[in-house]
Amino acid sequence: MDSNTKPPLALELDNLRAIKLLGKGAMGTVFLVHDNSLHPFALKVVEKSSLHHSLRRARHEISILSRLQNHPFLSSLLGSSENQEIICWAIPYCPGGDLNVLRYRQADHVFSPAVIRFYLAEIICALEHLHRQGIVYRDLKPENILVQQSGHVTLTDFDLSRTLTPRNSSALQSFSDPEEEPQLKKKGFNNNKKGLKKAKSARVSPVSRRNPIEFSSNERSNSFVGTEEYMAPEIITGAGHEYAVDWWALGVLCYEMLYGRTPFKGKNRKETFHKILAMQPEFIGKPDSLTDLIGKLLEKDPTRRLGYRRGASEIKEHEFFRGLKWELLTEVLRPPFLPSRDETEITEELGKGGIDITEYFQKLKVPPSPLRSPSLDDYEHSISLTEF
Ligand SMILES: Nc1ncnc2c1ncn2[C@@H]1O[C@H](COP(=O)(O)OP(=O)(O)OP(=O)(O)O)[C@@H](O)[C@H]1O
Repeated sequence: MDSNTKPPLALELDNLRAIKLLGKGAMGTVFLVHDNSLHPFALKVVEKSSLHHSLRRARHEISILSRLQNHPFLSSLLGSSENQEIICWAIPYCPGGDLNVLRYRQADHVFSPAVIRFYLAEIICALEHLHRQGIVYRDLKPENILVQQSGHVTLTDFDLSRTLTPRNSSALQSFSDPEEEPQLKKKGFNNNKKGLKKAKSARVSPVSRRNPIEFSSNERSNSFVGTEEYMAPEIITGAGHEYAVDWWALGVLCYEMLYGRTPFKGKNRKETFHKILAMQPEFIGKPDSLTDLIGKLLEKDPTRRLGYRRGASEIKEHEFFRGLKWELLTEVLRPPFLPSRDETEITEELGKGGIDITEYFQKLKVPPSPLRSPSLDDYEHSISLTEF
């Protein structure tokens, strides 16, 4: 452990009381927890009995997080714990919500090029660090980019990420994950022309992404594992995939931040996949350095995609980032949007006694009484979308 690494939090599950529910994903439930001696932190809790290999994915996420200490734009593991029913881990709390929520709060639901430049730069640094550690993220999308109290961003949700096996040729690498199923092949998307070892494709959500403002309190875009609109062509064809899938997703993200929609969205999954494989992104207005960058990231052949040869440095050198002082990004004191401090709310909620986490999951198992609405209502507070 280096001198900057904090010792892991000793999480005593029976004593933990959550202040409120922050959100629910396909795998876990995330609470805001305040341990008196510490700043508030986010606690992700997974029920061991839940479906979708959740326990395995949870352990995987914990192991990835434990390797990510001290990066300014990546979540890190503060501590973890488990009992017979649940496994949980603590990560820093990001009070600013995610980039999807933030985008929907902008006029026309888009960010200006200056804001895009700021967020992209931080995301590129985060991906660069992951790739240097041999980790492919594979789930880049606005919902997984959270805004810290400082206004800087954090990538979160690593259950889909994978560590690469050593490179043994110039060919794209494949992942070996018994959990992943070659579902797309069944659907006729196998296009393994290069004779590369077939990568098993990530399963994707059957639920499409929606306006987060329309969500009920704890609902979110339900990314089962990966979001189809963000999938790179080589994942769909099963042609073998590696770090370049993250650069493709960066192109999709950038397009969505600029135009308020993703570039290849179809009426259904089949049409979306067809567009990803066969159509070029449509740009509106005069071409500029931002559209040029997007076009180069959305190159269908991964070996010709920006970032394939020299990783993040190739992207950092692009014209769109000219003049940006990469080493000073963390010093920016006024990022585009700053969450307001919600300490009053935290103190008030703490005064009410908070949520007993073990009890929360026990109550969910009790069948609802015919006279009463489901017990979930006992606890679910609305997600507070911090005003900027
Ligand atoms: N550190 C955090 N600070 C604040 N909110 C958070 C934090 N981590 C997660 N959340 C919220 O909790 C919700 C669920 O988190 P997360 O996406 O990590 O769960 P998941 O089960 O892995 O989801 P997925 O469906 O993407 O696999 C998200 O909507 C996010 O807004």
